[in-house]
Amino acid sequence: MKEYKYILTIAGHDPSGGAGITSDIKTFEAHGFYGLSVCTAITIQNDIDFKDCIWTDPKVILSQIETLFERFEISIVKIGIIQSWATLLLILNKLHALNSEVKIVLDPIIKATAGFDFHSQESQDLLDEIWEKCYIITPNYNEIQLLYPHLDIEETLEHIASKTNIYLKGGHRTDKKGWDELYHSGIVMVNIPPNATKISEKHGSGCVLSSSLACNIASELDLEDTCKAAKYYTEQFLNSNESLLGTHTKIHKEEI
Ligand SMILES: Nc1ncnc2c1ncn2[C@@H]1O[C@H](COP(=O)(O)OP(=O)(O)OP(=O)(O)O)[C@@H](O)[C@H]1O
Ligand SMILES: Cc1ncc(CO)c(N)n1
Repeated sequence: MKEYKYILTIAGHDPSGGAGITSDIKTFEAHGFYGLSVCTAITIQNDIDFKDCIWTDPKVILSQIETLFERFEISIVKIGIIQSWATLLLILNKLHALNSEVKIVLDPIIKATAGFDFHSQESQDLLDEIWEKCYIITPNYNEIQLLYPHLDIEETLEHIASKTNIYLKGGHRTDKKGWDELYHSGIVMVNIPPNATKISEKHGSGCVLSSSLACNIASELDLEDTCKAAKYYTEQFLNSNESLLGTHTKIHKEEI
């Protein structure tokens, strides 16, 4: 079995530590991996109020990625907020050029729950190329509807699932809150229901889920078990305390 040590996150900085690179690295370390990070944006936010975002120059992002790959063997990358779909494609192309086997978990953040638009809807032609370069994408219920406004959810899922795996997060669902779904190999749908009856909701839960997923992919479980383990970890984290920011608890490889 391939030995993975490092996981890279390419995402924004949230000073509250609930979301973004700080949260990702805490999650990686709790799963026993060494976290590397490239910061795509400095954000001005706390856990309830997103005020602004200052983007990193894409040249700096690419150059930091190259420099990390010169030194570390990186096979799994999580991607969070990125300025535009065009910049995202540049990053994906760079990652594949540096490691043709790289597995990418993309959290396609379009809107912060606390209110801030990251992407406009203009460059949709790029989307198919983007999905094909990712191993799995992790939109929430709002994001999946924003990706292709002219399609309904089923049509959107079917379209994207023909190109990549989708972990659809259900934290914002009004019908079945906390019910997630995995779409893979075309359109096989797997329900991932909540494990706990009561969940203490927290800012940044989506970042924890996608980072845990990246770690579990490194552990080479099958995709359905990978997703179920990430959902379980996220709920443990959400229920770690009743405050808005959670506590990461170290888990051991045998628990994944
Ligand atoms: N009330 C809840 N009950 C069960 N699971 C939940 C609940 N809220 C969030 N989750 C879980 O947390 C994870 C993140 O889901 P969510 O849809 O909130 O993502 P997100 O919108 O990207 O996160 P954020 O709200 O931090 O931006 C999912 O696995 C989801 O099922
Ligand atoms: C930096 C950052 N990434 C992602 C999100 C979405 O939770 C956020 N609020 N902030």
